[in-house]
Amino acid sequence: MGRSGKTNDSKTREDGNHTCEETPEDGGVKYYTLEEVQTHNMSKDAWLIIHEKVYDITSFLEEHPGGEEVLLEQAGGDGTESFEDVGHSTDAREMLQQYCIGELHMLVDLLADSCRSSCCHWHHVPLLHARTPAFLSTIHQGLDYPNHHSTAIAFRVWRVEEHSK
Ligand code: HEM
Repeated sequence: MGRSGKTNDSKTREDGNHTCEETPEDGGVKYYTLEEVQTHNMSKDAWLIIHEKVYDITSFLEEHPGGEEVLLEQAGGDGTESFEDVGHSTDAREMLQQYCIGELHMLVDLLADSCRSSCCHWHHVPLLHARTPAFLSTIHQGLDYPNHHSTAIAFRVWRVEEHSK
């Protein structure tokens, strides 16, 4: 799985409009389970998930132009929908970065059913751990198949807890 190293080369990783500095000193991204994030749900310790990234917003609660209350309602959970519903500005999206502490731990099932019988070797690796959308896009780009085979490949992504129920 040598291709996975590619996203770790740079200090800042891009994922659509959202960036996340790699905070841990070993240079890797820190992954958190949903269960762990859920324990940070109070005003003195508030984490928030937005687009699979984890933010420690404790110090931001009082500064939030939309008020502390709305953030606390989402603390310990996934605020993606609420965040997007409000239609936050570019400035707000840039502010996110300074509070990013890592990413949500995901399980990824690589589905390659439609080319299983032909050339595709990826079905030998059905389950990958701790992969992120950024990583998915890396392996998707790295697939050496003709386009018609690439499009037959789908990814199924679960949060760890949902998958293990
Ligand atoms: C860390 C995450 C967040 C950041 C950095 C953030 C930042 C901001 C900023 C800078 C504004 C001013 C308007 C703008 O520039 O868009 C704003 C407004 C607002 N935010 Fe957030 N926000 C966050 C999360 C949320 C969440 C999860 C909710 C909803 C549950 C929310 C609800 C609102 C509302 C309702 C306003 C409008 C306030 C008004 O117009 O009076 N925000 N936010």
